[in-house]
Amino acid sequence: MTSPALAAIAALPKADLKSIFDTDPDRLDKLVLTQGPLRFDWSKTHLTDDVLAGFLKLAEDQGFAQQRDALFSGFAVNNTEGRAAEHPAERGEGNADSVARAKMLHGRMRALIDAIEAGALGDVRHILHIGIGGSALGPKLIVDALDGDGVRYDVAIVSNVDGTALERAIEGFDPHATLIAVASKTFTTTETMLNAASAINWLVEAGVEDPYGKVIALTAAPEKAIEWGVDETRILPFAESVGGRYSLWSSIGFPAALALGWDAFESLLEGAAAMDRHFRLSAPHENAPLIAAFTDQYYTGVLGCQTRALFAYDERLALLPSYLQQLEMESNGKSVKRDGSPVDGPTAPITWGGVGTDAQHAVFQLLHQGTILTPVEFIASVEPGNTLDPAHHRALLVNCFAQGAALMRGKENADDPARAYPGNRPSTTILMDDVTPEALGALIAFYEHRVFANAVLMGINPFDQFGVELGKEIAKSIEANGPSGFDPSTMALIGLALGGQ
Ligand SMILES: O=P(O)(O)OC[C@H]1O[C@](O)(CO)[C@@H](O)[C@@H]1O
Repeated sequence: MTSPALAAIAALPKADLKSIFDTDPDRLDKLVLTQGPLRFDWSKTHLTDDVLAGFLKLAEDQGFAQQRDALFSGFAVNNTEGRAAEHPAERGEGNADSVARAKMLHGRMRALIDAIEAGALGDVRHILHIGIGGSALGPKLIVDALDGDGVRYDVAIVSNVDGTALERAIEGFDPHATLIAVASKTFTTTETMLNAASAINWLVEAGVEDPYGKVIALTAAPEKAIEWGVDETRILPFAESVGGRYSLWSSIGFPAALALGWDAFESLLEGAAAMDRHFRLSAPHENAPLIAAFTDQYYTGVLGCQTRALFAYDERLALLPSYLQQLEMESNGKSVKRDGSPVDGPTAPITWGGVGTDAQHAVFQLLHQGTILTPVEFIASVEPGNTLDPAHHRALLVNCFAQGAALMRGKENADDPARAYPGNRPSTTILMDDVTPEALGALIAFYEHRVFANAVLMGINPFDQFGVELGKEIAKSIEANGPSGFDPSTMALIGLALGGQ
């Protein structure tokens, strides 16, 4: 078990959701919070007054307010790498020097977009964005959610080293009218550099005279991009202190800014900045990211839930679950505290999910009647993303709300247990006014700060990711030295699949 405060919460009586509502008529006033274009409803979770009080005590014990101030002040909150975490500065919320630097770099980004629009790089109709992880998932989510593909430019975002990904992406692209954005914070990631080299070959084979002249580099390592062959005037740097999975606000967001237009990108930043101010200035008991972190700590830390499920009841947010998987699991999937000592209890759950209403026909059986308690999060929008008969959007929202009600209420059936629903299954609902750049920026910033708040409550560093290195090292070793020295299974697999290669 973890800290005394969490142990005290665990010792509280476990109330049933229905009885919580019966005994707490003011529940909606306390657990529904509207912040800008977002409405958060935690009333169908097990946060009672006592549980909330316990977590507010834990936040105080963990120095939440001080650590939050350190984040916004640009202190080295990423203690194992001796770095700040300055994604808030990208949207104007941080220390003055970092904000000024971010504004200058955004100025370069906008100037390059204006130059492209003016024809400086020739005829550009397609954008081929090459990156992986935080250098791809953010731009992909933004372009998809805000419908940036095909309106002004065709956008393809390629991440997998599997050549099929790149081959499919460039199908139908005119190499003479394609701009290649190589997105890599380090400008060394194997998959990205191999895809980028193949994209250059594609241009060369098509007779493009100056292939490197068609390349933009989005990176925190400009010197490496110059070494690779990108002209300095087409490099869009961003700060080393902006983490990969927190970087869509920086030049990594270039394809979104180009495809959607600068005004839309600025609205995205402004929406996130408003959520930054909410997080930085709100008292703990009315602080949306912190309250959400309390629910995460309750289900994972107190009840031992090993996963959390998130369903976007809006096709425009279909990529949100996969974006949040990296943000949450690469940030808090840790086993040691900030000082290197072992954690006291569970840290990040497995984030998974999908899009509604599809998920109702795939995974909701387990969520309603399975043996694994899984806290569910619904995200929906009041405004539809289409102009079809309103019956579509009505059905979408009615189903979203019905699922939350059913999870909570359950259904008794003494005569036929197979048709009984245990109920008392928690859910959170986040309702957006609409899926606009401002609302999407606010939503993503909410999740970033929720991750940070969880890390503070658990005493861990959410900004490093040493766990991704060993696999890469072994892959490089196999590439360089062949299969020798590994376990029999690995050596057999390499031999079978790669033969003598
Ligand atoms: O942007 P880069 O340096 O190519 O890294 C890509 C991704 O690889 C990781 O370093 C490890 O998965 C992520 O944190 C990062 O977003």
